[in-house]
Amino acid sequence: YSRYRHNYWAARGVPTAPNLLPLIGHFHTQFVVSKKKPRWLYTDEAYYHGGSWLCGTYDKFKPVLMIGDPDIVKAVLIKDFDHFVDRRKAVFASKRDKIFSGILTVLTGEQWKGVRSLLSPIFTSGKMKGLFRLVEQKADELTAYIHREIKANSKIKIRKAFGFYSLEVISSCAFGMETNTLADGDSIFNQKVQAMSKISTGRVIKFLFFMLFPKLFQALGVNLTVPETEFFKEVVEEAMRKRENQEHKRGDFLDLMMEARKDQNNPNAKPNKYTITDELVVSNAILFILAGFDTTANTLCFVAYMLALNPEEQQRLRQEVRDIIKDEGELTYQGLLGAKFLDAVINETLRLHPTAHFTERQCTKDYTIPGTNVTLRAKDMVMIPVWSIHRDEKHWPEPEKFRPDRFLPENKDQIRSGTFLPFGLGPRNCIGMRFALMEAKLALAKMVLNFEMSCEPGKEEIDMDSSIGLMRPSEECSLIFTPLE
Ligand code: HEM
Repeated sequence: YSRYRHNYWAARGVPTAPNLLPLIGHFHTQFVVSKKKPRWLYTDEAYYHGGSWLCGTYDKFKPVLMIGDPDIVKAVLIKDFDHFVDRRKAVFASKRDKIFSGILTVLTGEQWKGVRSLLSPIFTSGKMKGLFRLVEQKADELTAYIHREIKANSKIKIRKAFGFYSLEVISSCAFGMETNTLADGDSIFNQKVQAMSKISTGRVIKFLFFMLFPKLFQALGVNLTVPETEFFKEVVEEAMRKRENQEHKRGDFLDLMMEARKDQNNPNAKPNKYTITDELVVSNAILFILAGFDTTANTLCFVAYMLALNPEEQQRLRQEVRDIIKDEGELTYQGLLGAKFLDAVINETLRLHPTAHFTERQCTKDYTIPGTNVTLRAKDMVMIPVWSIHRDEKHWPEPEKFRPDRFLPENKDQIRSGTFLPFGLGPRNCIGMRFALMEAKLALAKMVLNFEMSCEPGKEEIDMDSSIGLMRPSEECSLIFTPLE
């Protein structure tokens, strides 16, 4: 039976990825915990096995088509998006998990479209400009935190430092919660977020069972989320109650969502089938923490590491930031946006270390892959191996080298579209991209202005965390921060 079900791709003329196991297919390759051969290397093997074009894999018996060709990637994510609106279906059955059934990442079809169009105006360039000073204040607190820490030891654990910063930024900007994590070195808020995003062995086992026996999980109403979720629910509800009649607006995400909720009662508002309810505001405020905290912190760690490994590029960046300040008197939103080398450094890091090393879509109506006679059925999955595409020599000469210049405006026309997707692509790409970039750029600008970052001798390779989930450096990863005059 297994052999019959795992013949789906071969019957369509698509090569089947190596490491296929009876019954579970390639499921195990996404749960590998190995420093020698992490998950993205299994994906990479499949990518090249399919000639970096198409390769068939199986999640247990579910067919998952890996797409490596940039034109097909663009067709799926952009041009023929209406066949691929959804991600993998997630059902939250228990009472505690219900809060997650309204989050943008898991919504499907028309409901996703409605909620996305309600939330998108929160992330416009104008709104980001309004949040600039709030984020800058946190970047200054990060600088002060590092100055304090290096008095005792110049070696800074970067995941901790950038994790504190990212948490402060997102909790302040998502719902106005001042956690004082950077000032106090820790906070109750930090502990709850850490608990919420911690990948303990128990949680991995639970998650594995959920993936293997989802129906049984639902029938038993087992919780997937941790009790700390309740804490955030209460925090957001309390903040909403307080703000209901408050005149002064902070301009954070909660304010913006509450404003959008009010606007929908305006008879002149653009009609939307979906209304912003209190539950929707609460669940998406929590989502912004989950989606924005670790991703941005990990990206900052990778950029800092790349700059430490490449001191000339670090100096070039420092000079660019100094020039902006010289011209404009201070760091401004426009100045930061116009910093071309800073942008290039972040992009080149995201190319080498995309924290989301793959992305997925579910086919919602039958679809023939352009230029082939391979037809996907509704419910088949499509997987885009971001990490492998980012390191394919065909698209990126000397792919292992850190060369920010690739992303400078004068060289950008050499980048083939569909080959750079750290935030995904198309209508369902990362909604928080603008915010994440502003946050990362501000922190980096302050770091290079205040410190020289260097590697400890003998630690010239990033020690990666091999647990499941996002791609990130290990918790022990440190850099030496030397204060500049
Ligand atoms: C460097 C930081 C970040 C990276 C690398 C990143 C990356 C991604 C990626 C790859 C996706 C999937 C896109 C796709 O499937 O095409 C995604 C989706 C998403 N991200 Fe981010 N992200 C970052 C920061 C943030 C922040 C700060 C927020 C919120 C404040 C956020 C909110 C979201 C949400 C809500 C989605 C789901 C969008 C939808 O389904 O419509 N992300 N992100």
